Amino acid sequence: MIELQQLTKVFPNGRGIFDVTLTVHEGEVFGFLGPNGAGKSTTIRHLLGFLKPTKGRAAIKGVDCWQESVKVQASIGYLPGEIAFPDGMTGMELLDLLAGMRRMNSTRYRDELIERLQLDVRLPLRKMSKGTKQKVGLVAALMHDPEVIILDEPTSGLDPLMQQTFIDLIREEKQKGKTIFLSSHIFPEIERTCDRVAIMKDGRLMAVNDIHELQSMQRKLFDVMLSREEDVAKLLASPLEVVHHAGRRVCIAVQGNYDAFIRELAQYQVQSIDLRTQSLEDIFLHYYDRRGDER
Ligand SMILES: Nc1ncnc2c1ncn2[C@@H]1O[C@H](COP(=O)(O)OP(=O)(O)OP(=O)(O)O)[C@@H](O)[C@H]1O
Repeated sequence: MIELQQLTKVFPNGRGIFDVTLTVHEGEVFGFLGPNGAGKSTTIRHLLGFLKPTKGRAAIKGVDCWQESVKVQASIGYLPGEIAFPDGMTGMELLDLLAGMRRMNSTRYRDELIERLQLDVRLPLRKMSKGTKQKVGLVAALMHDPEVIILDEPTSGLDPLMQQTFIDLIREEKQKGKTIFLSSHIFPEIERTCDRVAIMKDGRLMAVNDIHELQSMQRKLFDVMLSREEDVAKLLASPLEVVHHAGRRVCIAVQGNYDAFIRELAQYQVQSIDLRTQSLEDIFLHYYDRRGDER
């Protein structure tokens, strides 16, 4: 559905994106991750046909994003990273204008979105907070029911409650079979919405992973407090992976094999157990660092 082939943009300062190749399938929610300056927005701007690639190509549904940008733009929903709204209009006036330009027959879904995001569309755009403007942008990106939705940092400026509403909306769009490409640097939001994630660093694609694959790489860390001092040495000598220990507290990492962990612990007097789950962000960053070392 979305195809990037060796997409490269070199800005005069030598920065940009380099040889980005990836495919987003129909009905997939695809997360595009990376720190500031990694190249997320530059990649997205190519999808909209705003930038001409130095090399390679971007296509949506087989249509070249640069050569047929008008056709591409008409068929997708897009939320820019930084929204520059025209002055002197209310939110509703802007949404009406966009609905007219898109020749929308029904405003039912638009009105539902306004309601769910608790958006006061009567406010003049220039008086809106960043979060409120972001909501207007989200409504504009989704209201015409596009097949492909591209969102650049969609939850920036939204409060936690609205971030949850946003996650619900994305899940519903996925249910409807939409293809969604969203950039973010907020890992939990990606984890809760995406099927696959790509990570960018310094303009290059570092990895593309299935979210479940990442989750299966997740280790659980158990902080075990033993009752007896003399058990510590025995536990340290066991086949379990001890991450660190201090006094009677031993931290054990478990990846998948819980049986062995439970059987081993059954031999000790345990005072308490605390569980810490390694975040996906840690896994990714770990991966990232390793890859960084290799380069
Ligand atoms: N028009 C431009 N001219 C020169 N350099 C640019 C231009 N646009 C982006 N860059 C550079 O290209 C690199 C990628 O920037 P980009 O905005 O795509 O990153 P990003 O991952 O979206 O980060 P952010 O979240 O900060 O927007 C950065 O080094 C940036 O400084």
